[in-house]
Amino acid sequence: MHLTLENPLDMHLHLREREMLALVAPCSAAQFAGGVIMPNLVQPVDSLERLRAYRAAILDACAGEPFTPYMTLFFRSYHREELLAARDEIIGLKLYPAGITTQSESGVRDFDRIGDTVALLEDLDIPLLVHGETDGFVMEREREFLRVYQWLAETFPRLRLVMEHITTAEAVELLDRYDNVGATVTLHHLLITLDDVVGGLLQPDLFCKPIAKTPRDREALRQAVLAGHPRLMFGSDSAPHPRHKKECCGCAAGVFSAPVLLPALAQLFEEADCLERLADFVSHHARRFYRLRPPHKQVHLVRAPWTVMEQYETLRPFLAGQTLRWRVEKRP
Ligand SMILES: NC(=O)N[C@@H](CC(=O)O)C(=O)O
Ligand SMILES: [Zn+2]
Ligand SMILES: [Zn+2]
Repeated sequence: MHLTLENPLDMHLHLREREMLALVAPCSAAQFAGGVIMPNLVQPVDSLERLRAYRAAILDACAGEPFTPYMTLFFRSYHREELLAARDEIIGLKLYPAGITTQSESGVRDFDRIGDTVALLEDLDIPLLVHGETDGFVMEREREFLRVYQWLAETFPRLRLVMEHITTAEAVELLDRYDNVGATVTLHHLLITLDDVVGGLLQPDLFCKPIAKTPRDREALRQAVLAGHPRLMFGSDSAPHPRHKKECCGCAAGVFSAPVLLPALAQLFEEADCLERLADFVSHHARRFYRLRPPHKQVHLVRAPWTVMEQYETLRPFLAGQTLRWRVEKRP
């Protein structure tokens, strides 16, 4: 059995730089027509100059495989002229609360001071993508942040706002209260709960921000995604860290899921008996919300068992060693 996806998109992706970029970009380019590229490099991507250089490096790393990098600028205070100049080259601005996740130290410290820049985004119709967590208790960070999303959605009703990598039932509920709000959901948050991370032997590969939540939260995410909620978009948040940064004291946050995304998603949708909705989740919803017209690209899956590699160079992928029912078919 075969499955052909037209223009699958990964709406939240970390590709890093240099050797790591060269290593991971082909995994995404083999499965997706494009992806939203996160700007949290060691030196954040917060200028048009840096963004152009990064974009060129990404295209280079894809080595001829067609892949559209939808670039984001790291949120800071911007002038109208800067945003006007960048508008045609970005898909949005990415906001991180300071220090809340990997390489976010130069993020926002005072949310009372972001209004001017957000008003410009609304006016210029540039989407705002947000890592929505407070610095509260780790299991409550996303729920606590929902009041910020609410404030943004109500104060800037024409702003297109994306809640990145949502993990809670309450975030799913919030989505239904505002037409201008969308959200990305990762593969791993559809598959695991906190139990998988810390319930047995500690699994550093599964440690990420936001941390995986309860079975009830996972169920709410699954139900909304599998029912085809039109403003839920697939965003892997594939976030590679070398094994020596994962398997050590002070494990870095991030799940490297890029090699397994479409096979594992196909399996999940098939098990829920709604394989026909996969294309909506991995492409149509994002195309509609962001008004994208990616260059045409088909990705083919075949229903044949495939065992995920234990190791991918310096990385250990999500679902390492597990056998999946689908694999990506390479066609010349
Ligand atoms: N998700 C993560 O745990 N880590 C991401 C950052 C992020 O998306 O928050 C990373 O860049 O490593
Ligand atoms: Zn994040
Ligand atoms: Zn991320």
